[in-house]
Amino acid sequence: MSENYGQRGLWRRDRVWSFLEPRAREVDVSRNVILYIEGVTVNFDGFKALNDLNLYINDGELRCLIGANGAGKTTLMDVITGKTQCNQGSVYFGQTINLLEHSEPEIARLGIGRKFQKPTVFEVHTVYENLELSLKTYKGVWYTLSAKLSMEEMDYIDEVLNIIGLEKHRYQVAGALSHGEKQWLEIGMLLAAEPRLLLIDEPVAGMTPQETERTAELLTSLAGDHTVVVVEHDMEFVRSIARTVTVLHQGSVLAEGSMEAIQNNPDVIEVYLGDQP
Ligand SMILES: Nc1ncnc2c1ncn2[C@@H]1O[C@H](COP(=O)(O)OP(=O)(O)OP(=O)(O)O)[C@@H](O)[C@H]1O
Repeated sequence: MSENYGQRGLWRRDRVWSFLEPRAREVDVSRNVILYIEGVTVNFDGFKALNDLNLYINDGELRCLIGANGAGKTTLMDVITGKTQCNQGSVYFGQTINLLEHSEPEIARLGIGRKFQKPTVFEVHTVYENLELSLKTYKGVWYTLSAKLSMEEMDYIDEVLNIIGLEKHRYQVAGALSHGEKQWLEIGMLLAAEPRLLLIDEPVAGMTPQETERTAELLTSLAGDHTVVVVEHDMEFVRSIARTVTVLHQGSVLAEGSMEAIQNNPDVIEVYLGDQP
């Protein structure tokens, strides 16, 4: 029996066994598109929350999704993450992964992380412990119960702390962080799972102007290595980060393009931007 499977090796607490590792599949982005949403309709008792919606997200881009209340933004996120089933259409992660065949936890494991508007950090744990817990949760239940972090994983948490700008707060309990810091910590917790695609719902709601600015920097810095889709109502914030903006209206894409093109689009002005600052 090799050392790997010998009794002594089996109980090494710093070792993650290949059979316990999450089975992340390679995402085929050879055509530079990471998310294909085609002809998607979601029918709630006769009401179409999504109506033959088509949307393509490029690998590594930062896309902003805007639209009035009820336009279908949350329903779209729910379909992508497997929370809501669609009645028609297809949703592919890269060229080959049919997301409609996967459950919510499987989709998370495939590399799609979602952050809801309200931060859900563990308030009594430190910033470091929150990141440690999310890393372990990602690795699986057995790992959560038994393993210490490897050097590599500790380095990764340090890297995440650096990305989210909370190095100085690593030993602080999360409950003592400001609202903005909690949001950044939660983004860090998503990063622990090394996602390819991040779906982020209203990240700057309730933030101070300084926190909003820092969040813009953070999300911009994540794009490239990750693909980031942000749902946001704060148009000033959207202006500050967006390269491409998609406007949803009544469950379909009304317009898509640069912020400048969107702001000058008469349809968008009529149904959405007219009453925006
Ligand atoms: N489970 C459900 N059952 C029935 N109708 C629903 C359900 N979920 C959403 N809807 C309806 O579908 C439409 C789209 O809702 P959705 O939450 O996706 O919009 P949204 O763009 O995210 O709005 P907001 O900006 O207010 O969050 C709304 O009219 C909503 O009332």
